Amino acid sequence: MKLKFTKMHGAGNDFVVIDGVNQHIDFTPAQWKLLGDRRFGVGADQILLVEKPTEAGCDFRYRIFNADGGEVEQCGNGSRAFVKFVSEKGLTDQRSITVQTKAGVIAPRLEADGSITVDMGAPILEPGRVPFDAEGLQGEPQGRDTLWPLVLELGGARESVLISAVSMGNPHAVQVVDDVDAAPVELTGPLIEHHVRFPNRVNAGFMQIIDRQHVKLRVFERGVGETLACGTGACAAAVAGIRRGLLDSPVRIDARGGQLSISWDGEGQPVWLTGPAVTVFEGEIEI
Ligand SMILES: N[C@@H](CCC[C@H](N)C(=O)O)C(=O)O
Repeated sequence: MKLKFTKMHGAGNDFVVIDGVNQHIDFTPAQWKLLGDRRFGVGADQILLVEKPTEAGCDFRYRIFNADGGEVEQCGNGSRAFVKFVSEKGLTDQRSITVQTKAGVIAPRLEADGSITVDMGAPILEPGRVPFDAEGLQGEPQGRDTLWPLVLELGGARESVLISAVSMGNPHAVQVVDDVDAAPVELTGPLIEHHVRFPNRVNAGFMQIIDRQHVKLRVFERGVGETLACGTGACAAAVAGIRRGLLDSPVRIDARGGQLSISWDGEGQPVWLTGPAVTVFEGEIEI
């Protein structure tokens, strides 16, 4: 079939976005992977599918596929691209929409200045629900209840890193580093992603604290590798920092591809994500 798509990005986290309301889409993991392939396909960190909702009270259903072809629960930067897409394509005239995801309902809103704010829902902080293998943890949680030692095998040597396990519907392991530009993201990112403690794998965040309301962040994303920005990673980092008493809301997050802003009023409260969404081009591919 000839598939129409839109290429978009949010702070450099890039997406192929597909209208599944007006086209019938039922791809295999290999086809999703091909769309994400930068050499043989279109190329993207995630492929986003817009569908009619199956849940009452929602305007749309939002499905997310990583570049490796696997379907995942949530994508924060993608949710901003999503609301811009449905507005530009005339699929809705509402500026605020409710969106069904694998991880629950989120509520993105298109602001008058073109920026987009998303209610990403409340973070999940209990390790057993992250998903995180709480049974197999080595040692006790240190400090606040989300901080855990994680032992990595590095070329025969063992290194312990302290991570905060935070779920934004999808799993994140966030660590604080002194210098994010020098952090071994490419080396330890894959080890953390595939660590035995994370049965569903995990997104690995590396956060440098600049001051109490400003951090620099890099994320090695599950199913992708390092991306230029990760929206749920930014939410998880801000939540982890606030919980550890290192940060105050709102937090400015500098990612390599752009700036995001996160607000969170504490346990049980939703996390608010604000940032850009950009349409790059329209295309068509035989698939
Ligand atoms: N880039 C995303 C996160 C996409 C999903 C993630 N790689 C996962 O596997 O959970 C974002 O902006 O949140």
